[in-house]
Amino acid sequence: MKTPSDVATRSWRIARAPGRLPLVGHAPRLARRPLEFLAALPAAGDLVELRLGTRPTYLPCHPELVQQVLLNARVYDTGGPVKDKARPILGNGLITSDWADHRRQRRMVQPAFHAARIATYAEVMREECAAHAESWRAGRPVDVGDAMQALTARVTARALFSTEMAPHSVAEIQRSLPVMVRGAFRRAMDPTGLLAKLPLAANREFDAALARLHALIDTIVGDYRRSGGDRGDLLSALLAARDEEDGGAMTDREVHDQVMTLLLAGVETTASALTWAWHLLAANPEAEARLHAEVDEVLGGRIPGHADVPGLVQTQRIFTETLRLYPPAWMYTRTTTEPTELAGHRLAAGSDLLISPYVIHRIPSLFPRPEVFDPDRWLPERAKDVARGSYLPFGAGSRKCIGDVFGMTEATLALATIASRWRLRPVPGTTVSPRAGMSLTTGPLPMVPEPR
Ligand code: HEM
Repeated sequence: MKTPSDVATRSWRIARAPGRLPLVGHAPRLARRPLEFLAALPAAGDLVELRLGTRPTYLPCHPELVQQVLLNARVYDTGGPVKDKARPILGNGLITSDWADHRRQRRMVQPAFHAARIATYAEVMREECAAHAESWRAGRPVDVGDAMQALTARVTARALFSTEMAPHSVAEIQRSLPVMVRGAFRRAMDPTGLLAKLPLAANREFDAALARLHALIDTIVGDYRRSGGDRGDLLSALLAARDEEDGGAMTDREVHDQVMTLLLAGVETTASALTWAWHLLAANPEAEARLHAEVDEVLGGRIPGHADVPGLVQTQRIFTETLRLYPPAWMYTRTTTEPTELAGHRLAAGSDLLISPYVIHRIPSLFPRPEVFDPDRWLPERAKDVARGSYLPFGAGSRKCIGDVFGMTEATLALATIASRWRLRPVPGTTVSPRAGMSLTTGPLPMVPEPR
């Protein structure tokens, strides 16, 4: 990656977003058409100020400024209204914990994602991808979004819990997690906080799904504590973790919150990106043909496993480019813990920042012809020209996605396994436009599997 050389000397462009309304500020525009609204702002400035209600909120539109925010987690901590609403749902896990606690938590959770353990989880991925590819019937349409969501829910649940309860827990997670994710997003986006209190069917469903997930996790954590031992899964690694500073283990509550966090963070993100990948491949026959050529050559009809991942370079470039165009975590937030300066502009303590990979990934000076799906951008000789801090699907700094390798491995195996056997054709008349929810999704995407 290239380091911008003009940083020290550059004079930053500070701008105010157009179209601010009294009292509500830009909140209605952000709620109505978030992607269009935000993606237009880099043309206005390197740091753009908006108001959500009366709160000053900033969108850094230059990779160097994004780096300054993400690499200084003490000053630019998680927080703000979105995280406040997530805490009652997720408890105090990696996503919601503040800076000081996050450091300890991250040290404790990291071993669960070491390379040797990913190799074990990859065995689950391999089985589930193969079973999925097996379950489709030629000519019978599948909703690709639902299929990818089911796949990643099963993979994550089985990687977490390799217990005898696996079939029951996998089914419960498949049932309850989407309801929980939808409800959590609705709440996060409601500036009044009133929506959650209304006697609506959606709220009752959300409360019930959340209660079922909490009960399931409690039961499994209890079982593991009683039986002890390392089953090679994520939960065993969380229970075995010891803090290198004080030797302490996580409490049941802490383990519970991490499990809930991993479910929320790991399932829909990977599923949304995989769904986009199938859509993009169908629309780009050349990239699809190269994918088919690679899987035929590298696998020769075998079902891929962990050892095949490094050789599936074209498959990985396709997924990397998909994450550029449609990053599932299209926006995340930070809040300043003290007064600070960004781009020479004074930010008060308690200022909110929006970090949007979607916005940064579509700036033409960073990615020429940004709308074009071009996996070759990621050929080594071209990737070196991508400016540092401009490719952010997994974030950066101490809060960078802990599941990045897990997600990349899972997606590579899913694409390769399914593409070895099937070509997915769009159902005529289907139109796709990005939906910015908890993840960036395609909406309903029926496609027809054709045998290859
Ligand atoms: C393509 C798939 C994925 C994408 C695009 C993605 C994206 C992200 C991003 C952008 C962040 C940072 C958010 C921030 O800075 O506020 C993040 C954090 C996180 N992700 Fe992922 N993620 C993916 C897959 C996964 C998977 C598979 C897991 C777990 C199995 C996971 C678990 C987490 C956790 C626990 C965090 C919080 C990390 C921390 O704060 O220390 N993610 N993810």
